Amino acid sequence: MTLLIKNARLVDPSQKWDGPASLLVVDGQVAAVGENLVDPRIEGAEIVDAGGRLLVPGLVDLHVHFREPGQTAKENIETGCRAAVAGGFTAVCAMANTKPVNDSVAITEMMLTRARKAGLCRYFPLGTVTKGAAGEELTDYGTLKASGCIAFSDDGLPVMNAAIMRRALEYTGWLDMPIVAHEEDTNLAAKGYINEGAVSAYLGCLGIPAAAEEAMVARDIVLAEHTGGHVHLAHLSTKGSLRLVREAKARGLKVTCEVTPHHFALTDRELVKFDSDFKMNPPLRSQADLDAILEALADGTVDAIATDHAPHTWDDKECELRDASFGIIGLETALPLTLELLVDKKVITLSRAVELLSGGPARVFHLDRQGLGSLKPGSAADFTLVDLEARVTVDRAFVQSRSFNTPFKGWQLPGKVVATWVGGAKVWG
Ligand SMILES: NC(=O)N[C@@H](CC(=O)O)C(=O)O
Ligand SMILES: [Zn+2]
Ligand SMILES: [Zn+2]
Repeated sequence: MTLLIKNARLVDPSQKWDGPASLLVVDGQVAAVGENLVDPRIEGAEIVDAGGRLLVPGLVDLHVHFREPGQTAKENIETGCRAAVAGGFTAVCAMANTKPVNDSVAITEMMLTRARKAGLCRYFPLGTVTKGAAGEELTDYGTLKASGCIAFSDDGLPVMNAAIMRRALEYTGWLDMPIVAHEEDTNLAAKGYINEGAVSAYLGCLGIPAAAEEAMVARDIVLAEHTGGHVHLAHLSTKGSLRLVREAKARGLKVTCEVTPHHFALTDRELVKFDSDFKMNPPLRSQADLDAILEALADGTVDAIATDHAPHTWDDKECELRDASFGIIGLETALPLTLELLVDKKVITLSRAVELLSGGPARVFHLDRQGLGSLKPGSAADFTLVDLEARVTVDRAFVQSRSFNTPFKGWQLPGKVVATWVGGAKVWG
């Protein structure tokens, strides 16, 4: 099968490319890239005219919750993968806090089978760090790796026992795999459900202090240093966390991190409406935290933008703020929010935005070794065509996810995903 995408504006940081290009795909791989491609294999190829629109390496999301098995009223693997490709993502890494959690080969294989059947994006499961995500006994990392897990996380919960985290980082370090840490000291966070600060005091809501995250970030940087393991810090939300990561990276430690679009888009001031679509973990923080996230996105401290796509049903959310589930969907709004709030506002360049959504995350979980996150010849033919002139409206029809728990309802944003290809096959558009 041969496909030629011609007349595109290719932005591929891995080739330092931002300009006109054509892309030739043969048998699911990028065969050639060039401005004026001359190649005998173009003869007889299917031709797609990109009309000058933006072509980028397929987006890679390190952090989604697809709820299968166990909570498929919120999302299942197929609806989650459809939301992914609609949002321009060609690869997703699925958290293990399903019901039951993914701590076994059987569940990993079941997930991979479902994802293969959906036939939409690439799907990479994480296994838990501890059995049952109970924080006590390590899972069998080697066996889970062999069955297809690409990283380990108890996400949703922290690993509170430092001795367990130490062993986990030692063993996964030997396997060259990352531990993804949800950093929240549960004693400090206690029963908090929004950011601790002026807003929580004003509203009379119990707060989660920044220190609940930062104390654990500091601990795990220390443990990564002493074990040689790789800790990937999920959904960082505070100024202090990013300062700790910046220092750790300057010292050459194996520490990587991600931030979410909602943490660079919104602050805890939104909570004055008591709308549970603004409730997530970690919580929306202060303006100073948001500013620090923007700085860290620009200066290279952040490795990836990840969605933490966390679908919940209407029932899970339609109750008192205190009782509502934590989390929001994010796959379809991530790219438009990045374009609007980071690129159009000149916090970062378009090329850096693509890096944060594709090549950066691919490297964190070593998916670059499978040819993801780049459109260099020899890479996987995973790419996304985006109309930067068109705007989208975040309404129910726009969202493919089974859930609609988003704080961005009604927002109009730039960047319509026109089409998405995975392995040279069109899966969206
Ligand atoms: N982020 C959230 O608010 N919720 C996530 C869990 C998590 O990512 O910690 C979920 O599974 O719903
Ligand atoms: Zn988490
Ligand atoms: Zn999560």
